[in-house]
Amino acid sequence: MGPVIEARGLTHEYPDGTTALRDVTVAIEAGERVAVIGANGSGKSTLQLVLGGLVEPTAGAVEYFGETADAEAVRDRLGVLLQDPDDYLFNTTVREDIEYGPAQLGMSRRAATQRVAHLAAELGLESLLDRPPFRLSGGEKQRAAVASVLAFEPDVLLLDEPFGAVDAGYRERILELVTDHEGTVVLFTPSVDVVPEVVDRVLVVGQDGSIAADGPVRDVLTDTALLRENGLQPPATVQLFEGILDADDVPLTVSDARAHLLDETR
Ligand SMILES: Nc1ncnc2c1ncn2[C@@H]1O[C@H](COP(=O)(O)OP(=O)(O)OP(=O)(O)O)[C@@H](O)[C@H]1O
Repeated sequence: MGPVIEARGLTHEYPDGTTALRDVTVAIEAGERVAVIGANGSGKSTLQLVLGGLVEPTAGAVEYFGETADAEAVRDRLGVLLQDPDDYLFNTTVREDIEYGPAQLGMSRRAATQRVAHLAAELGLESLLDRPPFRLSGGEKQRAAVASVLAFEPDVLLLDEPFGAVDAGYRERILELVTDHEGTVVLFTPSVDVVPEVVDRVLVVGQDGSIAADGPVRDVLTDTALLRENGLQPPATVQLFEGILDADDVPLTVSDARAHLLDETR
């Protein structure tokens, strides 16, 4: 199996002259879990829009599934969650929003109903299904938007900051749903907190819109100088153990840090 998304030499300049992406070449392989991290304004959302086929780059090209450069031809295989949940919620009720994708894909009524019920239960949306989406709180809207993207089980998820507005409990649920997704996941986020829990590989977008690093999650997240040069904070556990443990042993998550400390005190 080749890459599900292969981008070559992507440069994007907005009409006002802002260069948001600079010569980005990247291949995302089938089944990979990748995080794209970078400071505010580095170009993550622009990269997501270009990889998702929603914005035409000023230079360079994207190929999908080794088959086509036309994102519309594979629209039903790409689950693109944009930063603003309002972009997904346009039907009369939350239920219709979540059913929209499955209905478009011709999923049977029964399967679609089951899928909506499962996601609503996981994301605490059951009592909100008959509400108009504009009458939801920020976190509720985000949960509904995540449900509507997961509902049609796309091969590739391109998720821009899906945890932003949700509380810690729902962040865990979304993390589990993303982890359970059978396919490729690309997560765009300005915060490295949840990254080691969901991905194997990390791309760093530098402040000039170029790719500043691309490597295994441990290599990138323990390179504190690289992260800081690119306007990012290392994970809290890496900061805590910086200079105390070797990069190979630094815990990347709180649960690993706790296990390490328990070991030490035993
Ligand atoms: N429509 C637009 N017109 C002009 N410039 C834009 C537009 N959208 C984004 N930009 C600029 O392009 C650059 C990259 O923006 P982008 O939204 O891709 O960054 P980001 O990494 O997603 O940021 P954040 O973490 O704040 O979401 C920034 O300098 C931004 O100001």
